[in-house]
Amino acid sequence: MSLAYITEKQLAISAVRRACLLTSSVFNKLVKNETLVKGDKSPVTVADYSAQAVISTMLHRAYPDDLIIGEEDASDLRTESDSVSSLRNRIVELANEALTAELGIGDIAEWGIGPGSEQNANQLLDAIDRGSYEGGRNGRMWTIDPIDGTKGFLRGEQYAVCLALIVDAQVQVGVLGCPNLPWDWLKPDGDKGCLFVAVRGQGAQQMKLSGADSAPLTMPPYTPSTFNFLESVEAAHSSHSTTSQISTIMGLTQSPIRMDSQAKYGCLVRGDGGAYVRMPTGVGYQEKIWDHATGSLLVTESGGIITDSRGLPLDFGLGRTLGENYGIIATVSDAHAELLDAVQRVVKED
Ligand SMILES: Nc1ncnc2c1ncn2[C@@H]1O[C@H](COP(=O)(O)O)[C@@H](O)[C@H]1OP(=O)(O)O
Ligand SMILES: [Mg+2]
Ligand SMILES: [Mg+2]
Ligand SMILES: [Mg+2]
Repeated sequence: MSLAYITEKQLAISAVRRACLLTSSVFNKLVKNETLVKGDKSPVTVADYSAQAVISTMLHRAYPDDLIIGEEDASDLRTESDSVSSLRNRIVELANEALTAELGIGDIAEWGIGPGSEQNANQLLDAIDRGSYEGGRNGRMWTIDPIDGTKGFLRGEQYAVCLALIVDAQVQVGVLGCPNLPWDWLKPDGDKGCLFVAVRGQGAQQMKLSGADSAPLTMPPYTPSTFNFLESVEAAHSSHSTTSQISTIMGLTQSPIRMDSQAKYGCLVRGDGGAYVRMPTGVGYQEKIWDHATGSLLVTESGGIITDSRGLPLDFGLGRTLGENYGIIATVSDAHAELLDAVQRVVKED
C-alpha cells in the first residue's frame, strides 16, 4: 500500500467528520437569525462559519505552512452589533464543541482537537480568514467548502462538507462528507451519513460517516438503458433544459436525479447516477475550485473522466475559480466521448 499523503488523508477524514457532526447538530437547532445573506445573495449560516473554523484550525495545526482557500470569510462577523455578537458567540460555541470532542479512531491531539482544545473568538475568526488565499499554479493548498449546497442544508436535503489538498494544481487528496445521504440510495429511510475519500493513484472509497467500514469504489460500465443524469436542484446553478436536450440526443429514457452539492459526485462514483452534467445558465458565473476539487478526484480515481463541456481538463491552478472552464461533465470512461459529443451538439444549436 502506498504511503503517499497518508497523514493528509487521515487529517482530512478527521476534520470532515468533526465538521459533519457539527453541521448535523446545528440543523436540528437552527433558528432564523442564525443565517446571513452574503453580498452575492447566497445564504451562509453559523454552521458554514464554524465548520470552516474547525477544519482550518486543524489544517493549520498539522501543516502551518500550507495555504488555504476557503469559501467563507469572517468580515461580516467582525462588526459590532448585538445581532453579530450573538452570531459570533454561537459560532465560537459550536466550533469549540466540535474541536474538543473526544478523540476517535485516527484522531491526533496535535491537530488541535480533543478535550482542552478550546479556541477564543479571535483565534476562530482568524482561522476562518486563513482561507483567503488566492490560489495559483504552484505549491500546497487546501480548499474547503464547509457546507456545499447551503440551500439543500436549509431544506433538510443533501449537502456536503468538502475538503481537498491541491499540490501544484493537481488534486492529491479529497474527502467529502454527506451527513444526509442514504447509505443505499434506493432505501431513503435507511442508514444515512456517507464519507467519500480519494487519494491520487490510490483509488476512491466510501465509508460510513460514523464508522471505519470502507468499500473501494469503481463506477459501473456504461449501460444506455439505465443511464441517467445527476444535476442541481437549483435551476439557476445548472441549466435543466440543456441536460434534457442532451438526454434526448443520447436517447436516454431515465429522468435525472436532482440533488444539491457535491453529494452528486458521491452518487456518481457509487453508481446511483450515470453522469454529472452541470451546464452554465448564461450568467457568466465562474465555478469555484472548492465546488469540484474533491469530486473531480473521486471521479478519476473510480474509473471516470471529468472535463468541461469542450472536453478540456478542469484547471485548479488558476486561482479561486476554474477560470475559463465552461460547464462540467463527469461520467464513467466508456461513456464520456458519447456524452461530450451530445453536449457539443446542444451547445452548437444554442
Ligand atoms: N450561477 C451559478 N452557477 C453555478 N453554480 C452556482 C451559481 N451560483 C451559485 N453556485 C454554486 O453552486 C453550488 C451548489 O451547487 P448545486 O446547485 O449543484 O448544489 C454552491 O457552491 C453555489 O455557490 P454558493 O455557495 O456561493 O451559493
Ligand atoms: Mg458552501
Ligand atoms: Mg459550494
Ligand atoms: Mg455558499
